[in-house]
Amino acid sequence: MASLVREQAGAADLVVLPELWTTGAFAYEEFATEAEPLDGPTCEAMAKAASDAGVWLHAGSIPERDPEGPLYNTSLVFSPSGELAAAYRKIHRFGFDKGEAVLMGAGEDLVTVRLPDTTVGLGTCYDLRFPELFRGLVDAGAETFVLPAGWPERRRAHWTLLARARAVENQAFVLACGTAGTHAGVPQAGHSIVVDPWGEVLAEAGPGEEILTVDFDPARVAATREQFPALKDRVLGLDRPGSRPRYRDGA
Ligand SMILES: O=C(O)CCC(=O)C(=O)O
Repeated sequence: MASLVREQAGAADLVVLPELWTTGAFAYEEFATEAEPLDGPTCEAMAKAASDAGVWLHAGSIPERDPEGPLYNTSLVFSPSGELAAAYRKIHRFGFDKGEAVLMGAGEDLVTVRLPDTTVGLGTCYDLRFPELFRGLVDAGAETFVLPAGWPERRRAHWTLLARARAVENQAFVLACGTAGTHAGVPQAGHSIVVDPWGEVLAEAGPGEEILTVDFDPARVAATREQFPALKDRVLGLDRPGSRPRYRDGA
């Protein structure tokens, strides 16, 4: 993975990797054996790859070992000088009564990170189904969402639909990077996708392994929000305690 990142030197400003690529999102038995702290060998290698390539690197997620707590599914962002600029512990754990939902702890913090031209809000895979997370990230200043995933092929229609929905409703870019191949018997969707703040798909990968390259202008977020200021018409914003909904029965 580090050599793939290095190949982007001079070609990309930001490189994005998928979810749990050191194990596969469905290789449950490997979470504990492969988990590492945030100063472990994978983070070290990714920090070095980012600085060697001189790129911002969203290094996807890894199983994180917190010496004082449970495992977490943690997404990592490194600056071009190799600093860990952000770590986001996945809030919505997938699996219902098995897998990640029982093997990992839930993150509690919404995380944004300022890149030179855009503020990035972080989400991971299953998070894509929870619009309130992305609204919260918008309230924290996010203009671009970066979301690594290990999304199963059988629900690929949801992947595309939800990526576009999160882009349209928040007038933000969505950069969603999915794993390809088959992990622990679960065929993966691939189809990494980049959606613009109007909901149009700027680029989409195929089902297999691929490097998807896209040029986008982060200034389009402000322009879209100004030209079609729907976000200003929010009424039930959780950021405005006085405007919480009142629930009542019937007429
Ligand atoms: O929501 C889905 O359909 C897939 C989620 C998932 O695979 C994950 O979060 O690892």
